[in-house]
Parts: sequence; C-alpha cells; structure tokens
Amino acid sequence: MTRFDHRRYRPSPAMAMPDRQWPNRIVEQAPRWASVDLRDGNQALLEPMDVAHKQRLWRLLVKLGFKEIEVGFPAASQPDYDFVRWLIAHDEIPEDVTIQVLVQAREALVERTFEALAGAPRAIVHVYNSTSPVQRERVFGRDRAGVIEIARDGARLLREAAARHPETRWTFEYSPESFTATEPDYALEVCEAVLAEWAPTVDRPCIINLPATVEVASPNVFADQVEYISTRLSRREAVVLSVHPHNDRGGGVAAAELALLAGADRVEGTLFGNGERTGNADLLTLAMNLYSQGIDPQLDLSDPAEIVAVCTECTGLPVHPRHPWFGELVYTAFSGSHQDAIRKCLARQRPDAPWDVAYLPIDPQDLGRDYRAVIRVNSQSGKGGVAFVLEQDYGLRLPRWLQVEFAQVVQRESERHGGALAAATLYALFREHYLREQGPTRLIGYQLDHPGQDRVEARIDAGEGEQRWCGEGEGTIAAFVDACARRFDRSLRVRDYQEHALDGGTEAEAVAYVQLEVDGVPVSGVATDRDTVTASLRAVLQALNRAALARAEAA
Ligand SMILES: CC(=O)SCCNC(=O)CCNC(=O)[C@H](O)C(C)(C)COP(=O)(O)OP(=O)(O)OC[C@H]1O[C@@H](n2cnc3c(N)ncnc32)[C@H](O)[C@@H]1OP(=O)(O)O
Ligand SMILES: CC(C)C(=O)C(=O)O
Repeated sequence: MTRFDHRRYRPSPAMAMPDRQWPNRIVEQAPRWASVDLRDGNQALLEPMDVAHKQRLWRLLVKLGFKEIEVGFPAASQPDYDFVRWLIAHDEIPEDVTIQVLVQAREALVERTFEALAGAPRAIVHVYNSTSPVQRERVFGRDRAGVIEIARDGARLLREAAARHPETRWTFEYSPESFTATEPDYALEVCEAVLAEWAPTVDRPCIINLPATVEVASPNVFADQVEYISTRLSRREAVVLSVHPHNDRGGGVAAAELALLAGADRVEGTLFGNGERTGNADLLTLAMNLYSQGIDPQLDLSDPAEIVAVCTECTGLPVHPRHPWFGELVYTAFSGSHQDAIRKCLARQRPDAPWDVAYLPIDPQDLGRDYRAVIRVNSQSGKGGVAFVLEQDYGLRLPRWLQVEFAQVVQRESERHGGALAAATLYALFREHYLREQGPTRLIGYQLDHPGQDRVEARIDAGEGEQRWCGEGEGTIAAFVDACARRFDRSLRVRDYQEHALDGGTEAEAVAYVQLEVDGVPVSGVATDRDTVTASLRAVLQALNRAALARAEAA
C-alpha cells in the first residue's frame, strides 16, 4: 500500500430522490443573504480580528447592503463579546439590519450570549449541535435520541432566555451541524424536535440552517438533501430555510446555487469565501452570478476596490488575481483570439443594448474596471490585442495589414522580453518601427494644383540639397507616388491608404498609413503631422525609406 491510497476512503452515501424537482427550476430572485464573515470567517483566521477590525468589516457589510450579519460567538471570546456590546451601546445597528450570534446548546454559554445581547433592538440567536454519526459516536458519545436531546435542550434554553428579555425582538436559528454527513431522515427528526420547542408561526418564523459543515459530496447531492428537508418539514411556511455551504471540494458556490433551486430561502456565507479550511460559500460570487443573469443581487458591489481593501486588511488574506468577478486579472485577456473577439464585440456594443461581448460576461466598467486593463499583450497575443491597446491608449486605428505586420514585431519582442508588454512599450516599439525617420529622404514642403489636386510638386531633402519632385495622378497620393516612381525609376503602386485624426478638434494631429508596393513587394509607411496631406506624403516617403533599408539589409 502506498501513502497516497484512495482505498482508505468511502464514497458519501447516495440518496434516492426519484421525484427531485430542483433540476427543473431556475433562480429568479436574490435569496436572503446572511454574512458570517465576523464569525465563521473570523474563526478561520490565523489571527482573529480585534474589535477595531471587526468594526471596519461590519461597516463595509452594512454599506454593501447585508441585512443579517452574524457578528460573533460572544460566549466564546472577550473580543466577540466586546464587539457585540459596542454595536449595541453605540447604536451602530441600522433599523433594517439584524445582528446574529452563534452559541452551542449549553446553558452557561446561552446565558452569556443573552447577556451580551442585552439591549439589542432585535437579534438572531443561532444555536447548533452536531448530528452526524461520527460526531454522535466519537465526539458526543450519544445515540440518536441523545443528540436529539442536546438539540431540544438548546432550543428550550433559547426560548426560556428570550422570554426573560422581552424588550428584544428575537429570532431563533438552529443548525444541525455536519448536516451533509447526517442521515437525512434523522436530520429531519432533529429539526422537528427543535421546531416543536419553538413553535414558529408565519408572523414569528424561525430559521433552520442546513450546513455543509464539511462539503462531502457534489452539489447535486446537497441539493437533494435540501429538497428532502424542504419538502418534508412541518410548519414549512413558518420556517426560513437557510443553507451554509463550505467549500472543501471547491463546490461551495455551486452547492448554494443548487440549494436555492431545491427550496432554500437564505444563504449564509462570506466575502471572498473566507472561512474554515477551504472557506465558506462566497457571497460576492453568488451575488455577481445573479447580477450577470439580469437579477438584482440586492447588494451594492459597485466598489470592488473598497471591498478588496477592507477584506484584505481585516483578514490578512490576499484576493487571488483570478478570483471570480473581483480578481485583478479576471477581465484581462492575453490570448490573441480572445482579444480579437473582445475588440470586435466592444466596437459593436451599443450603450443602450443588452451586453453581448464574447469572453466578458459583464461589462467590467460596472465594477469600476477600465477597458485598458481588458487586453494585455504578451507572447500569446495576436494582432487584435495589439491594435486594441494602441487604439485605447494612443488613438491609433491601425489598418488590418499593419496590425498583422506589427503583431509579428510585438511577438518577437514579447518572446524576447517574457511577460506582458505595457502599453507604453508597445507604443515605443511602434514609433521605433514606423514613425522614426528611417532614411535620408525628407519632405520639406509641397504644392498642389487645384482644384483637382492631381498634380503635386514636392520639395524634398534627399541628403544632397533641396530637390523638386513632380508627379501626376488621380488625387494627391497617386500624384506623389508618380513623382517618387519617376525619381527612383521603380514600379510603385498604392495598395491601401488610410488616415485619421489623432485627437479631436481643428488642431488635430493626423496619422496616415500607406501600404505601397515597391517592385511588387509590399512595404508599410506611417507618418503623423498636423496637416493631413503632409502626413500622407511623409507616409509614402517612410515606406520608400523602409523599402530601401530592407533592400540594403538584404544585400
Ligand atoms: C462548525 C462551526 O464552525 S461551529 C462553531 C465553532 N466555533 C467555536 O467553537 C468558537 C470557539 N469556541 C470556543 O472558544 C470554545 O469551544 C467554547 C468557549 C465555546 C467552549 O469551550 P470549552 O467548553 O472549554 O471547550 P470545548 O469546545 O472543548 O468543549 C467541547 C464540549 O462541548 C460539547 N459541545 C461541542 N459543541 C457543542 C454544541 N454545539 N452543543 C452542545 N455541546 C457541544 C462537546 O461535546 C464537549 O463536551 P465534553 O466537554 O463533555 O466532552
Ligand atoms: C455552526 C454552523 C452553521 C457552522 O458554522 C457549520 O456547520 O459550518
């Protein structure tokens, strides 16, 4: 037997659910969100938050729009107790927000919990005990009936303590901890025992929370378990059915989504999924998943920079650059075909039309992302990406043939350099290749014959004093090319010519791109100038100079 031996493990028991309904449903609205950042998230930190950090994260959660926030386990630690007291004493709880606290089903802890909550306008008290076979047998040393007894006692302790403090509006929550590893019929029995103790009504509902304390199976199995409970619970209309998925198999978000199909009304989780082991269900991802389907997530997530800053400061944990929706790189395409598709789609996306851009499930600007970050160029990139960056940052709209040609230059450079090339580097490369004067021949001035402008007389410095080059043709470019052809006795033909203004306004600099055929060989010329005609004539000269240089290098 080797150390890495799968035979040590057993599959989690399958559930027979021939009548399952959840696969036929779709989610149409946001669930009730409950943040457990300040409790489950906090208990998973190497260094739990002090009161100041809890205050900071609390304010963020309120600002984002959470209405139910588990603020701690006040019977377990003094900072948690102090934080609850601070919230109440400083009137920090908005009227539409309810704080929630966790406690074990143990009398002394329940007493201390209600002491911490004294004076709260409203509160959810969340009691739990573990129910799975391994916990029953190995941790509690109790049989099924014995563990039901713990749950019932816990429920009773809450009811009695609440009755002694009628000034607060109480909501009770019960979690059969380790639910996913508990026999479903038994989990139902435990929950029924708790409900019998609390006797919730439609007006005074309670919360039954089904935790995937450890995620032991795929999300569809969790959905079956949730539907099993949801469809069999008595007083279902008086119960808010909540789920609390963890992420041990990486399926925390999927489990929450399928649980909503299966009947859950509420989801407990954390920002960025921070929590025990591999974490909790990530509420940001869940909310953004809804948002991207056109469903109001009921949370305002429009300022990711603040969310990331507060979370990383309070938890000490970084946000992965590829974290769904919020990671630094998630709207950035490096690969050529993606960049090409994004550039084309963005160019065709009307502001008032539904979003329809390949590779971008939402408009990155919704989350404050600049389009500049959408495309970054490295050795995997193609012409589309390069063209996008030059247009976005420098206003250069390269013709297709020039995109193809310049992409090869960029490819060589990025292979040499390794990693991504900054926009400034791309522009420097472009200048070096196309805009730097590449030969002795320079345009000094020109004169056009009006009105047809089909005759041009150009004053040229070819390194041997000023010369006058004359040519004729249909339009200025053709006339100038004719002048050049006469001068050099070469066959010249304009394959393509394009120009555009670089900035708006009358003082705009123009850029001209010309693809010339010199003795049958295509060569590109690019030039900028305040005057469009000057730019175009200079572009032709650039092409000729570049052709001469290429011939000299080849010789
Ligand atoms: C899945 C979750 O995230 S659950 C939440 C986990 N969070 C925490 O535990 C918060 C931090 N906890 C603590 O600081 C401590 O555990 C305290 C203060 C709550 C309790 O402290 P202690 O009583 O000293 O210690 P400890 O937790 O080891 O006690 C476990 C005892 O409680 C019992 N117990 C554990 N959970 C529960 C429960 N939910 N309900 C009733 N009894 C429980 C255990 O069986 C054990 O009993 P035993 O002493 O008879 O063997
Ligand atoms: C207390 C419960 C809800 C919990 O945190 C868990 O089971 O993960």
